[in-house]
Amino acid sequence: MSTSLPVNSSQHAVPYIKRPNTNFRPSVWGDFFLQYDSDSESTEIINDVKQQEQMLKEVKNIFLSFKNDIGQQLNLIDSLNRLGISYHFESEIDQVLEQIHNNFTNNKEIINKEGDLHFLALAFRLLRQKGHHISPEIFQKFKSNKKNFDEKLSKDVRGIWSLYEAAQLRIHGEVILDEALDFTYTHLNSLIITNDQLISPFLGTQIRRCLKTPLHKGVPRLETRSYISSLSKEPSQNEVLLNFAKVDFNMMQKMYQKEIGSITKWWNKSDFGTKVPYARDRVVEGYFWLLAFSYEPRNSTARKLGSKLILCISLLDDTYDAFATVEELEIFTQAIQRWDINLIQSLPECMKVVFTTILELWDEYEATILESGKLSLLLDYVKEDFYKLANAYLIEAKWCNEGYIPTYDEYKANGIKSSALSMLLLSFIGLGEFSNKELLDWIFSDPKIIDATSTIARLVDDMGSHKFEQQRVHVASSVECCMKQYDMSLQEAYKFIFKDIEDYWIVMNEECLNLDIPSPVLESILNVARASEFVYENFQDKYTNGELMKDSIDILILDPISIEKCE
Ligand SMILES: CC(C)=CCC/C(C)=C/COP(=O)(O)OP(=O)(O)O
Repeated sequence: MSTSLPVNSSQHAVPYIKRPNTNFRPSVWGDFFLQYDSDSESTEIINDVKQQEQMLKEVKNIFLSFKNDIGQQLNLIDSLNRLGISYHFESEIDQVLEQIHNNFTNNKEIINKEGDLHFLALAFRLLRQKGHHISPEIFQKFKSNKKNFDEKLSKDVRGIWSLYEAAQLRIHGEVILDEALDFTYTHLNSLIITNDQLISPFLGTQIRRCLKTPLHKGVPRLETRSYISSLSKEPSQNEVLLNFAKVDFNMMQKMYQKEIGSITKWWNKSDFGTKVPYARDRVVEGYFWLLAFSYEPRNSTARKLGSKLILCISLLDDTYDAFATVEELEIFTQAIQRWDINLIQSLPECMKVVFTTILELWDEYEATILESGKLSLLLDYVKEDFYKLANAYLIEAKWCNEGYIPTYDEYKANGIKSSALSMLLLSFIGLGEFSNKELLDWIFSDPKIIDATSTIARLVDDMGSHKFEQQRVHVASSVECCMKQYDMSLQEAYKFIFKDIEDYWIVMNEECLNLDIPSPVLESILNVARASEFVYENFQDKYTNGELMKDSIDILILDPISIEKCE
């Protein structure tokens, strides 16, 4: 950005600053969701709740009727998870998995006698997901001559599908699961390529999907929508479960519509389009991130405030990346550190608007915390996180200004902070039901698992937005840093970074097993990486280019699932 003295005739010398042209497209959604902004519950929703309560009882009865059959219990839990209704049965599921884990530890016979591949792989995955220790050596018996997985297993399609999904939860050093992943990927892929008779249309859809995005790495709501649709086409499904899942999904859509309605109203009131014209208008795309963190009704307040926070972060990001000079940013960053808007009197009006928006949002956090009885410590941490974020953005702006390309590791260390995800998680979890001082202190201490999920977000973001961002002046991303440090071509750098991302997934798996943190909290942390993988898949940026996310918003939030007939 260049600064020069004015050529105009005004009395005071106003520096003329040539600012970059951001060229972001307008919002795909505009005011569309405003129609859903309302505080009242419609009679339609009240009737839905009544219908849902009746169905809930019926599903609980299914649970009870499966009490003596571990296989049936495991399949039921898997279905509840995939159908997106397991949050209604948390204590029942925890109890059953606890019992199954005890059974596995005390009675090794189950593994040797009863365990076919699907049964063991499913048990392994569901137990690990809940943090239970279970050794992958249970899969030894599926190897011929103790070396390679038995080729005959390739006929057991359901079994290798389950093993493929289970192996996604592997940790470092679990060689048998690395082998399982290679083996199952190769066989599932060839079944799809050859359109093998062994697979039903339903199984074919599931396998195609998981080869692209394994269940462990998928955004839960997107997985659920897809699973309900393909199960609806199957003749032999459990009608009670499926109908309950459909009613529940449709009810939640109405809640999400209202949530976006209220966020759109807040965004419009501030008139950012006029006052901060260089910034992205991405209300719905921002909301998507929070919906990915957690789709459950109990997190509605955290989702709404988190969405406003993400939109503030987006305004801030565009101010640092695409508007202000380094000199202006130094002043702005200091003002954020001191939390004092009076320090930016000399800066352009739009920067004052951004600062005011942050201060007002912080006030809204304060009011919510007072009302809900949550810890006010969250307010101090959010304030400090804003400074950490602004400082990370400033470092990037300086690198960009100096044309400096840091090492890959130096870049990643700063990129964890500039991803802003630790702050978003802090806000989200801090407003959630598990919030307490210990948990907030832990999140604020940069734990390994949050660093890993933030790094995945940073790396996939860089690959997704790399081409677009390099069209304007932009800090070197992890891609350029990697190319420079290791003297690599673009393709080699992509390969290197993909491998690095895979390694961070394994770190997250390890941490999930080591940490004593409530599993919904760990799920939200994993969901950050899942959302990032989705938003930036195929080297695209669906946040900035909202039209790429439109179909997903339609199926998640707008189009109800038909209850009556096959989809
Ligand atoms: C998930 C979050 C925090 C979303 C908020 C909006 C945002 C900053 C998106 C990333 O944009 P970008 O790709 O331009 O970011 P960067 O400039 O950091 O690469």
